[in-house]
Amino acid sequence: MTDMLSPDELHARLQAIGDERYHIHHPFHRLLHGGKLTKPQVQAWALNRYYYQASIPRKDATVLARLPTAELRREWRRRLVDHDGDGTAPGGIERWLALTDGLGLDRDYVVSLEGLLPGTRFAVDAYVAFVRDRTLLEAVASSLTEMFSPNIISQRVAGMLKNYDFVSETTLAYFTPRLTQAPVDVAFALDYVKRVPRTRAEQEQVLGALRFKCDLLWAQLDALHFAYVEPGLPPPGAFRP
Ligand SMILES: O=C(O)c1cc(C(=O)O)c2c(n1)C(=O)C(=O)c1cc(C(=O)O)[nH]c1-2
Repeated sequence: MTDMLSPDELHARLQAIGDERYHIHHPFHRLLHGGKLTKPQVQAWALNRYYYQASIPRKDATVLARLPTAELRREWRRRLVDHDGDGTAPGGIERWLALTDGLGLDRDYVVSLEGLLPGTRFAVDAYVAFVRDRTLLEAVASSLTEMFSPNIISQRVAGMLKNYDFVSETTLAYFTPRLTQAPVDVAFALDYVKRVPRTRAEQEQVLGALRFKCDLLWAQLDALHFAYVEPGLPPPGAFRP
């Protein structure tokens, strides 16, 4: 195989993958922040994305269990607290439910996952399976979409506040801490994927993991778009506005 990439070259390739494939380019994202969706369509987005939120700590617990040293586990367990809370301060899952509440969705219904799109379920479950079944390097690398999340979050929050009267800074409060938490996550993961690979093939695994992760975020918005925008065919059992 060809030569190893320098850390800067690897970083540039990761950035290029995000520039091309991150879900910031998905038509559904543009409709969402552009104010082009109805309230029921925004409800469908929040309901489905709840499953991503609820599964992130399952994913991180899976990675955590595979990390070989106390130092690495200490670093990774912060992610679990970010999403699950610590019993006193609410975590990301709880804050996401404040959004679904604010959109008028029944909490028990959201948490039951009954109305979930199959496409959401398959994409999210694929993330948890990926970090379980692939190398640890790939598992860590798959979190690197967070390099691009502050950008999409800023765009989404600003657009939604401007364009919808049914959301507020309070209901969108989930996103505020992510703007500072994501760069902390990324600093560690990026350093890890630059430091650990010993071969070009391993570096290619890192790039492949990021592509996979971009694809699973994309697939979630595809499922929403197909079911609730165009052609607008929610599968049997899925949330119906
Ligand atoms: O709002 C978004 O578009 C977005 C994207 C991503 C991402 O890129 O995976 C995450 C989040 N949000 C997020 O809130 C979050 O907690 C998160 C954790 C992770 C991860 O892979 O560990 N990604 C993301």
